[in-house]
Amino acid sequence: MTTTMADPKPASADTSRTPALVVDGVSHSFGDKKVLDNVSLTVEPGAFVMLLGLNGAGKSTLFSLITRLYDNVTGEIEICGYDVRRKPSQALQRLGVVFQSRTLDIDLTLTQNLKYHAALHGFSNREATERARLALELVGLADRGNEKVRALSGGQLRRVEIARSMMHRPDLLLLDEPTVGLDLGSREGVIKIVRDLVAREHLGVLWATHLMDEVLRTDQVIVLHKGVVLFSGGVPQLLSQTGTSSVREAFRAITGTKAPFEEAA
Ligand SMILES: Nc1ncnc2c1ncn2[C@@H]1O[C@H](COP(=O)(O)OP(=O)(O)OP(=O)(O)O)[C@@H](O)[C@H]1O
Repeated sequence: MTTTMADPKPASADTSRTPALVVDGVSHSFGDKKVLDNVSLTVEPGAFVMLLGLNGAGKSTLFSLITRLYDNVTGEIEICGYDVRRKPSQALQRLGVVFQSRTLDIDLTLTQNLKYHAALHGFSNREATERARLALELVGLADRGNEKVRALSGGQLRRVEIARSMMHRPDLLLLDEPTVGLDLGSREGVIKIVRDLVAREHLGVLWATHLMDEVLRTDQVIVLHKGVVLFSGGVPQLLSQTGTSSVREAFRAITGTKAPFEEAA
């Protein structure tokens, strides 16, 4: 499959060199509870970055700040060089998101769900139809467009959500625990689709998870623990720095946690 979305991206900074995402010195509190403390990270174009953290580490809060669900009052967040606070529409135009909770309308078809989303982005009906077709092709569901979403498996639902997040050709994709609750085969299918997109579309991806076995040796890793970034770098560096032989052991060493991690559902 050699699908490339038909329409050019909106005029932007030189996205081949500008980082897809820069988070710089971001903190966030709920009341007097600080849940993110001076968080900094970068996602380069074409990089698959694993944001590793246990439940409650602050991953979803960070995503809420990047997507502008919450206002970041401390620090800077830039998407493709656009500050999300000062240039929100330019920044968010380049962002695709797959949220932790399921957000498709199960009584609509796959295509209807995607076209509804495209309409929100201001695409004409004709353009929305074409983008929906291409997006479903990207995730291997080109022949299922006329089926109702309720007929899909959990893994297929996630793939439709990924297709939807790709419809406007973002440069940065955020996925918040996208494989939680999926069986092992579905998990592998979903992560492979996103890895293929990274390679083919040169997307920057920030993939939040607490499932350590999703990390490949070539990934960039950020360990977020209790709102603090404890490590940022490549897997070989993570292993050598901790003197361990697996990401799971390294995570335990860095965070001082002993609890076993959830594996495939
Ligand atoms: N709206 C809120 N009000 C108060 N506290 C919150 C709110 N949202 C999150 N928190 C707290 O902030 C901390 C970080 O939560 P967050 O959901 O960002 O973590 P997470 O790493 O995404 O974990 P999970 O996958 O379980 O959601 C937790 O202690 C959580 O209880």
